Amino acid sequence: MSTIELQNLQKRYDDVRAVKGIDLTVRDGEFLVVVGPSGCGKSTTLRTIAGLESATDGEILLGGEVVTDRPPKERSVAMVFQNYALYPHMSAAQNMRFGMKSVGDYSTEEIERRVDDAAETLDIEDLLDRKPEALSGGERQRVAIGRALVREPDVFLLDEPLSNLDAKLRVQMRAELLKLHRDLDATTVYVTHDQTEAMTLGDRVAVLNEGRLQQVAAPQELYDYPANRFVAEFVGEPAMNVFTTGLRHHDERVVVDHDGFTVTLPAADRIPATDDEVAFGVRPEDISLAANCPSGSETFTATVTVREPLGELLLLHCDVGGGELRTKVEPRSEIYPGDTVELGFDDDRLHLFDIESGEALYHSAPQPAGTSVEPSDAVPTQSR
Ligand SMILES: Nc1ncnc2c1ncn2[C@@H]1O[C@H](COP(=O)(O)OP(=O)(O)OP(=O)(O)O)[C@@H](O)[C@H]1O
Repeated sequence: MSTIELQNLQKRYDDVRAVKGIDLTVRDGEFLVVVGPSGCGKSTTLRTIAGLESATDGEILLGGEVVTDRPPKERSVAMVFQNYALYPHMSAAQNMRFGMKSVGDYSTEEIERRVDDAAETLDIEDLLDRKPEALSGGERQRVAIGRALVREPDVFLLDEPLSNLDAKLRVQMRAELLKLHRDLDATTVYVTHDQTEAMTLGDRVAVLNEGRLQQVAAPQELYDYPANRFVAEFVGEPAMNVFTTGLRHHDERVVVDHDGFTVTLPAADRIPATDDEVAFGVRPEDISLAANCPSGSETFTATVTVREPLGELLLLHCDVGGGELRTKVEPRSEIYPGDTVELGFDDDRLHLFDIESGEALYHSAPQPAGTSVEPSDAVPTQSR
């Protein structure tokens, strides 16, 4: 069993509160991605799990055992760093062997067996005699992963391991990391600031902001049912459109009222009583040209300001009632800046957030049972 449990984990550097109380359980064999903007505390959290930083408060449990005060070599974890941290004067094989020597006494045969196994798994057998300077970025990354693999740890911790690779290699290495995880089945925590990487790699994704956990959920759930406005705008490319709008209650109906559009929300009975002002959110792909909307839909007019052909789709930036709206349309649409377009929202994919706290108030798609955030995994609203 190699679960990781963080209980009210806190880390302070002098007057900087880098991690402000994280409660999180990573399940045995799970690939959990921690994602968030620069400086939100991702690396600090990871380094604290590894024992490279001491926790200011809270507990860390590995496999059910409290390890908070144990040194790194007494925790069965291996870490892969963003800059690979390979020793330049050592060959790839020596670097990998060194990974084992630092954690205990192993026979030469055992060390060689593990280095050979890891080299085969990572397809770097031919590179073992080379020094890091004679390896490409991708090859160095494999050696760094190999150095972690040879330790056969219960837990892998990876800190932005792909960020120094070019875009194409990143996509390739992403797939390889997934295969590796499938083969090893080791509990893995992977830190990145790249939300695409988070969505493609994670069994679950933990979104961190300003040292606090915002939501932990499977990638699609995070995308469809963001717990708050921060998650809604952080996950998804381009970001969700969010407008400050009025909310009018008419008999049984609830209507979002903006200078540029009005929209009647479905399932009005699920909308909590709230202030008259809310943040209304809709993703770019959930806005269509009126011609493609079901007949009878509410539509509105917008003026195109920027046209971005992205190959598989055309991204339009539009002005609507003084606000900016982004929408994805058919790639070959003959629509240009200055044109006016008639648009409509997909009723099933609308979101409301509290204007003050940012907390999600309503998603027009009903949330399937059993998919909500585990209470122990996220910060309670009132303490955020
Ligand atoms: N050794 C340190 N001494 C003082 N402050 C630190 C130290 N390490 C990190 N911090 C601060 O703690 C906060 C969290 O840093 P951390 O490196 O964990 O963020 P991050 O989310 O990993 O960011 P990035 O994506 O830029 O690497 C930041 O404000 C950072 O400046």
